[in-house]
Amino acid sequence: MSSSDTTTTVPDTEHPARAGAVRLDRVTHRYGRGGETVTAVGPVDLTVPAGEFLVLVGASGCGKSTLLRLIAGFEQPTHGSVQVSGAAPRPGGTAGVVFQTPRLFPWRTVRGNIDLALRYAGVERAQWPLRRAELLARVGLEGTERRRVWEISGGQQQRVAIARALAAENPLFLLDEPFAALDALTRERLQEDVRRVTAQTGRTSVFVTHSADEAVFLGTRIVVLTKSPGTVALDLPIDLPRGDVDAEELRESKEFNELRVRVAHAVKSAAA
Ligand SMILES: Nc1ncnc2c1ncn2[C@@H]1O[C@H](COP(=O)(O)OP(=O)(O)OP(=O)(O)O)[C@@H](O)[C@H]1O
Repeated sequence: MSSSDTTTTVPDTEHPARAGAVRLDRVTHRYGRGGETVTAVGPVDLTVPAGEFLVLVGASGCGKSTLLRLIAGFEQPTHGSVQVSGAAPRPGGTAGVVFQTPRLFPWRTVRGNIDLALRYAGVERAQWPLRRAELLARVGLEGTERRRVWEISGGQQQRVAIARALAAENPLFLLDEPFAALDALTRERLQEDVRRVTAQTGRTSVFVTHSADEAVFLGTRIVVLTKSPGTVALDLPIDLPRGDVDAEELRESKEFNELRVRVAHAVKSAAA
């Protein structure tokens, strides 16, 4: 993030990241050619306004990762169109992406991994120390710059991956089950970090998970997909309090738990 980023939540319409709107028109994706094809997802129509935190939930194999890959520009739709900020997405250029495993360079330090991302993002070298410090502070990793990747925990590695994905100033943040491999407590802490960071930066986010609990905690909107090939089974706005909220209180609230049960039921019946 640049030093001009604020640490307060601002309305979407006033934030420079508003360019991150996503639009899927009748999108279908099929893998393979000839007789050996798999229709992975679709048809899906979806509009994600700038600043929204959309969570995609659904049974294993319903096409969640495929949808995310289409939005990132890693795959081209077989039918229909995908637009990010009004144009076709460019792989590596449109969105910061966080995967299930951190995919860091293991022989580099934390600092080396972040600096590489800043270099790819085209940030001038003179700005790296400040930008690096800002990024690491955002994910609670101050003081770890000189540590090697193998010397930090799995949760810390995923924090580095999040900081790296935020290094480029693109307005879209895509996360594909980023906490699935972490223990419950680390997972909750990282959910809190992501909730805070996205509120602070105003980026549009699309997050894939199997967990109704995670979806309700993070999303401003949840889309549940049917079983494969996934189509939209439920499109649910979430209006739980955001900003400076007590995470424990939120997780224990009646509203949170009603939504969690509702989403869990929807996922189950959409998979049937
Ligand atoms: N590269 C590929 N080549 C062929 N088929 C694929 C490929 N990637 C995914 N598929 C198939 O497409 C379908 C959707 O897969 P996808 O990974 O998008 O689902 P998912 O909902 O993310 O699953 P999970 O929750 O298990 O990660 C599945 O049937 C899968 O086997």
